Amino acid sequence: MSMKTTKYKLSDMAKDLKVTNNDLIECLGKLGGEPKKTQSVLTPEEISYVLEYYTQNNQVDSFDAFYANNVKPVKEEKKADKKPVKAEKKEKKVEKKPEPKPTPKAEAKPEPKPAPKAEAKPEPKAEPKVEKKPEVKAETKQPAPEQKKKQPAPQKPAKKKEHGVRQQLGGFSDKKETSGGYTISEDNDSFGTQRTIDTRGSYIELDKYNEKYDNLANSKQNKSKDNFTKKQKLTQKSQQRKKQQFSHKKETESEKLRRLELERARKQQLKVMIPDEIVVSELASRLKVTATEVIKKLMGLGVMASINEVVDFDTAALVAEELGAKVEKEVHVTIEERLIETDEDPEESLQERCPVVVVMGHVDHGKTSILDRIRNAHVTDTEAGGITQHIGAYQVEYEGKKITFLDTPGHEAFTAMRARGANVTDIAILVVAADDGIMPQTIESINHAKAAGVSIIVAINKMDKEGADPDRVKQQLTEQSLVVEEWGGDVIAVPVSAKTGMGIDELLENILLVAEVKELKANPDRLARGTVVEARLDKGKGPVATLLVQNGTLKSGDVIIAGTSVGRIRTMTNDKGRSIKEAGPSTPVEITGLGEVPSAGDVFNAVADEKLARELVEQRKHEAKEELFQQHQKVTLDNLFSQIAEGEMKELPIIVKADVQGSVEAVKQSLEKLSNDEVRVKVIHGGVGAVSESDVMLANASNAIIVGFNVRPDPVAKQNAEQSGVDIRLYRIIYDAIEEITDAMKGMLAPKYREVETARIEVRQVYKISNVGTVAGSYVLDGKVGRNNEIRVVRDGIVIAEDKMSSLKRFKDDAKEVAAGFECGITLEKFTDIKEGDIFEAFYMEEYRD
Ligand SMILES: Nc1nc2c(ncn2[C@@H]2O[C@H](COP(=O)(O)OP(=O)(O)OP(=O)(O)O)[C@@H](O)[C@H]2O)c(=O)[nH]1
Repeated sequence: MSMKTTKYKLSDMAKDLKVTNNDLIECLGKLGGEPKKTQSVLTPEEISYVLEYYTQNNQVDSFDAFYANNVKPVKEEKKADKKPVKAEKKEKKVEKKPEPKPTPKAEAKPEPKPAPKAEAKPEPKAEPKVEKKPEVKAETKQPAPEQKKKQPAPQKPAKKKEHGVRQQLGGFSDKKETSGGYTISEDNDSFGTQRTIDTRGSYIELDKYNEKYDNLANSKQNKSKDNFTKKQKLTQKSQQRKKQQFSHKKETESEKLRRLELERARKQQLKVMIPDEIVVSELASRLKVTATEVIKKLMGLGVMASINEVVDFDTAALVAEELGAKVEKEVHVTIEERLIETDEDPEESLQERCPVVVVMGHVDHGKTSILDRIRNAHVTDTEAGGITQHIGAYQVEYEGKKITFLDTPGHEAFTAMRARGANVTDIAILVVAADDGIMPQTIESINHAKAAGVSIIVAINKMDKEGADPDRVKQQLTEQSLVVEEWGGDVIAVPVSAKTGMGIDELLENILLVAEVKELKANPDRLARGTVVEARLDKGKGPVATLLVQNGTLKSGDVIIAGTSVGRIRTMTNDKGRSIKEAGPSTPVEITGLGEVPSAGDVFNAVADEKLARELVEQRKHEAKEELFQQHQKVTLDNLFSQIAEGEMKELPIIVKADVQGSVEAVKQSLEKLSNDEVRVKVIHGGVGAVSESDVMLANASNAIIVGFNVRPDPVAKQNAEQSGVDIRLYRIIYDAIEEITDAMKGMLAPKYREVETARIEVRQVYKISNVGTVAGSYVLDGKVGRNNEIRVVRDGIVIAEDKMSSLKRFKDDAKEVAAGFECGITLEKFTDIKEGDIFEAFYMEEYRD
C-alpha cells in the first residue's frame, strides 16, 4: 500500500495536455502568483485550474451531434487508445487526455480532484446513463439544478456525484489517469464503457468520496428539486461557457466547502472489522490511513512490524482505536467449519461403545506377545472363515463385550497420533516384565499415558519365568506414582504370562471393568469421525487406510476427508477381512477409495458435500505447502549460519528414514521433543525406505544428520555421504537414538559463562593526571587482581559501574597482577568518577558447561 506522491511538473502537464509550456505558463499566469517555470511543480489547485481552463476551452459544441455521428468511431478510438494510453502512462504522454492526471497528490487527497470531477459531468453522458445506469442518473440529476443556478462552479459537485473520481473534459471521450500510487482507468459513460478504479496503491475509497460529494451537493443544493433533462444541461453548459470568466472564483469557494465537508467526514468515526490476524498493509487500508501511520502506531506500542507482517487482533485493535476507529471483530466461517459438524452430541443420543486399548512398555517386555495371545485366543474362532487381518487394529470379544486393540504397540506411535490431535485410546496396558522390572521406556510410557489422560492397567508379564518378582514391579510402580490396588492405590496390576496364557482373561476382565467405570459413549447416528490408524498404497487397490471410527457411523459410499486426502469409500472391510456396510464407534475398518494415502494419525471426517471437501483438501494442501516452504527456508545453510551468528536459537536438522511410516512419526516425535531453549531439533524430512541419494543431498544442503531406523543406506547414498561428510546414524532402538542425539546436542549447546571473582581492592587515593586520566591509588584487600580482569565499582554497597581496566601499575611499571597486601594504581577504560573509599571487585568471566 505504498503511496507515492509523484510531483507533477508544469512541463509534464503541458505534454499531457499537448500544449506548449508557454501556453501553460500563460494560463497559470491568470491565476496570479509567481510566474511559473517549466520545471515548477504544480499544486493541486493549479492543476485544477488548468484542467478547468482547458476543459472549457475545448468543449464540443454539440455533444448530441457529436455523439450521434461518432458513437462507433469514438468507441473504437477509445478502445484503440486504451492500451497505448496505459503504456504511455509512465512516459507521461497522453494523446488525448487533456485532463491531466490530477497528480498523485490530487488523488491521494481527494480535495484536489474535485475540480476535474466537476468538469467531468458533461451532458453527453446523461443519455447513456439514463439507459444503462439508472442509479447514476438519479444522482446526476440533483447536482444539475445547482449547476444551472450557480453556473461555472457547480459542475464540479455534480460530477463528483456521479463517480467520485471522475474527470472529464469536453471533447475528450476517453481518458486514463495515472497518479502516484494508483491508476484510474476511466471510460466515459456516454460512450457505453465502464470505469474501473484500482485503489490498491492508495487509501482512497471511492464510495466514501462519492458519499461526501453527495452530502456536499445536498447541503448546497437542497433547494433544487427537479431532475434536469439533457437539454437543460446543454443549456446550462452554454451558460457556463459564457460565464467562464467567473468560474474560477466560484470554484475555489465550492472547493473550500468540499474540503470542509471532507474533513468533517473524515473525522467521523470509522468502523473497522478486524480478523484474528491481519497484515499491516491490510489494516492500514481498512483504517484508511497509510501503512506508515500504522507502523508508527505499532512502534508506539512496542511492536516492530513491517508492512507485510501480520499482527494479531488485540494489537490491531489497539492501533485502530488509537487512530480513532471503532473496532469490530471479524469472524470468518471457514470451509472446515461449514463442512465438518462439531456440535456436541446431545446426552440422549449417546450410546455405549467399546474401549480402545493400546499396549505400551519397554522393549522385549512382551507387548507383541500379549497382543498375539489375546488375538489368537479370542478372535475369529466364532466367525466362520475369519482370517486375522493385520490392519493395525482389531477387535476381540470377551464375555459378550467387545474390546478394540490398536496393533501398534509402543508409546511412540501412540504419541505420534496424539500429537496430531487424535486422542484415540481409552486404556493403556502397561506391560512390565516381572523379571526385568521398570525400565526407561516403561517410565516414558507411563508419562505418555498420563499426559494423554488415559487409564493405565499394568500387565506384569513373564510370570512364568523363574526370576519373576511382581512385588518388585509394584514397588517400582509406586515410585512412578502408580500405586496398585492391593497396596491402597487405584491402579490395577494383573500378573500375566503371554507364554502360558496365564492371567490374560483376568486382564480382559479388568479392561472391561475400567471401560465400564469410564462410561464410554458415542453417538452412532451422525456422520463418522475418527482417526487414520495406518495407511499404505496398494498396487491393485490404490490407497488403503485403516480407520478407527470414534464417533458416528461410517457407511460404505460415504465421502470422507482425511488430512489432505479425500474420496468416496469404495470398499470397507473389518479386521477379519469381511466386507461390511457400516461401522459404528470404536470399530476399526480398512477402506479404499481415497485419492491419496493419508498419514497415520490424521483425523478423518465423513462429510455431506464432496465438492466442498475437495475444496478443503486443496486449502489444506496449500497450507501444508506453505509450511513446508517455511521449513525449508529455515534449514538452508545460509540462514542457519546467520541464526547462529546472531545468537539466535540453533537448529539441529535431522532427516529420519525408517522401515514403516509409524516409526518415522514415532522417531520424529521423540527427537523433536529433545529440543531445549538453545537447540531446536527439527526433523526436516521423514520417509519410509532406505537412506537414498536424495536424502544425503538434502542433508548436505541443510547441514542435517540422517537417522535411520531399521534401514540401511543404499550404496550410492553411503558413498555420497562419505564424500560430503554427511553423518548417517543407524539405530534399532529409539532409546539409543535419543541418547546419542542428546549427546550431540550437548556438544552444540552455547557455552555458559559465570563470573569468577579474583580480588577485592580498596581505593585509597584518587589522582587526576593529564593525558592519563583518573588513577585510583588502591590497595588489594584480598585475592589477586590480574591485568585482564574487569572491575566492578562498588560504593557503599551499591554497584556504581562495571568497566574494563585500562592499566594496572605497581609504582610506575605495568603489572600483570597484584596480590593481596600490595598497593597498585588502576585506571579504568570509561569510568572516571572514582572516589576514595570505593571498592573495586576484580573478576573475569569463565565459560562452563552443566
Ligand atoms: N517366558 C516368557 N517369555 C515371554 C513372555 N512374553 C514374551 N516373552 C518373550 O519375550 C520376548 C519379547 O517379546 P515381544 O512380545 O516381542 O516383546 P515386545 O515388547 O513386543 O518387544 P518389541 O516389539 O521389540 O518392543 C520374546 O522372545 C517373547 O517370546 C512371557 O510371558 N514369558
